Amino acid sequence: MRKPDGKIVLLGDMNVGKTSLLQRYMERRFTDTVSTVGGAFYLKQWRSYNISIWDTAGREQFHGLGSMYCRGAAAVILTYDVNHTQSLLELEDRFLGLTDTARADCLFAIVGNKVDLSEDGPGESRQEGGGGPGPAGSGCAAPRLPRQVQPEDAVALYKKIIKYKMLDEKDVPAAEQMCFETSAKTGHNVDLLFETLFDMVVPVILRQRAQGPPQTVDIASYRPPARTKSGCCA
Ligand SMILES: Nc1nc2c(ncn2[C@@H]2O[C@H](COP(=O)(O)OP(=O)(O)OP(=O)(O)O)[C@@H](O)[C@H]2O)c(=O)[nH]1
Ligand SMILES: [Mg+2]
Repeated sequence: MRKPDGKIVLLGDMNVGKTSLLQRYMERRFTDTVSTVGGAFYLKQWRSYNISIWDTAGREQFHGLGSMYCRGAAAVILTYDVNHTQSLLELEDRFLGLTDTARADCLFAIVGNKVDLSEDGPGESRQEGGGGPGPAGSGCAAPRLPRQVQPEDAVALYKKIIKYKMLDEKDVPAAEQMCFETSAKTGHNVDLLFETLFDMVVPVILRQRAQGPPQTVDIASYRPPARTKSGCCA
């Protein structure tokens, strides 16, 4: 398998729909999911580049793994549920710190998922909807609810992230470009989210190449140094 050229990581609280978003994009369907254990990735070829997209577990017990998955990431997708305020707050309190291991020029997208459940959410279009067995194909629409998180709340978080990373607003993409509202169920904005990020990640890959090999250990090719007889004690 060719080594990925760049890495994108999905972070966010449990149940916000990270796995569903990735499945919707990669497998073009919405099916029942089980809560993720650890992490898993898909490889996407975009132009001539291989991009790995990592799905992580939102459950507290796997929290420690998050910063490992973010190591060297070119982009992080911070995901929340538009109908659940706490899931947005958790992004700042619990997940942002995990991105310290990402590249210094890492891009951040903020994604409010499950807009299909909001009263003001987009309708299910024929092109976006369906997608095989499971909840999306069942034909029963869940009752819509007043949304709890407004788009401005996501923009405010994006601005806080820029401050946290000590970046200048003029050096990073505008908040309006990086805040998305999606539905993994209907497919609303899912292609737009991933493909916008792929296009933005390509220049990061090119910069990375120009800077030389990454400062990380390639476990596949790593051989521990041979031990000498007296090598075990200092
Ligand atoms: N209505 C609706 N339900 C969704 C959407 N996305 C995900 N779900 C449902 O929300 C639940 C959780 O989705 P997952 O994709 O497993 O969530 P997750 O963020 O991967 O959760 P963890 O793996 O535990 O971190 C599942 O029952 C999904 O079917 C969406 O856009 N709309
Ligand atoms: Mg999951």
